[in-house]
Amino acid sequence: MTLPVSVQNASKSFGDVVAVDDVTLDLRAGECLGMLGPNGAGKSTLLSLLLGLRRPTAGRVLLFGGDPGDPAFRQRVGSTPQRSAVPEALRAREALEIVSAHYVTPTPVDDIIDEFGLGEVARKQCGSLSGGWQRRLAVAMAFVGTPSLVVLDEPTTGLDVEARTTLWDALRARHAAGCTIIVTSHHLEEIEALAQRVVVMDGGRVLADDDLPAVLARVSRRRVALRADVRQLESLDAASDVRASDDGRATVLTADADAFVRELVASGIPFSDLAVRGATLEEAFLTITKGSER
Ligand SMILES: Nc1ncnc2c1ncn2[C@@H]1O[C@H](COP(=O)(O)OP(=O)(O)OP(=O)(O)O)[C@@H](O)[C@H]1O
Repeated sequence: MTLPVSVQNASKSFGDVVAVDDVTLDLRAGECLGMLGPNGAGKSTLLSLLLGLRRPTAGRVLLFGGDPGDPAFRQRVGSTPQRSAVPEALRAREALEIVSAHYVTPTPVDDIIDEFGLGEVARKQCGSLSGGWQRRLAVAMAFVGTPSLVVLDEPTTGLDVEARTTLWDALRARHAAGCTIIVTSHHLEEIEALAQRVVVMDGGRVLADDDLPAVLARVSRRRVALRADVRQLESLDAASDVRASDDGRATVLTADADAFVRELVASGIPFSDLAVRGATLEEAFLTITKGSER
């Protein structure tokens, strides 16, 4: 069966900057792939290669077995750009209708409005909508053509919790109906909510490509701050990264804060002022990035 996406040793440079560096990646029909990585990791550039917006400097990218720039293949793909670009003077419904006219088998606009919870803004001009509503509309536009592959670059950036949940539900329903999805995000919880497979990128390269539980098992998801001797903390098995903070405390990244605290207490290392919080995405993926450097 033809793969929706096949990236074969693809690279893309902008002058001296290698934005995508020898990436190989196949996406099977019906997968939901989450793509994570810090700013500048190369995610958007890779997506632009898949969408035929840019050509690789080296290697090959195939969309449904053909050239991503070919309109016949692009009919089967929906995408939302990172920055919302909706026509300001049109009403939301009109904007959806215009997009719909470009496709051979569009989903009825009324269905899209229901699916993405756009009823209350359908008659409003796009330019008058808040950033969050514009974002929802832009994501809905990606689905108007009844695509078999959808590429979403940070779909819920700027959305409140309720809007994000509505959007996640809609994406999960499309995925359950057979749509293949690629989604990038800066939020680990977004990838957890949507994806079964996760690719972690940094420096243009793929550092991890595995199913969600396997990738989560490799990342340090909690950050523990405490006053203690940094060298002594480094000897603990549950501490994957230990640093001295500017405020005189030590910061420990760990996959399991409970296990770390148990080990710390059992070790007898003196400590005080301990606080635990979720790691940021960049912190969480330090573990994988450091592993690749080694
Ligand atoms: N048009 C361009 N011209 C020059 N350099 C570029 C261009 N587009 C991207 N880059 C560079 O390529 C690298 C990868 O950028 P890219 O936007 O693909 O990363 P990203 O992972 O999508 O980041 P973010 O999460 O911030 O969107 C960065 O160093 C960026 O500065």
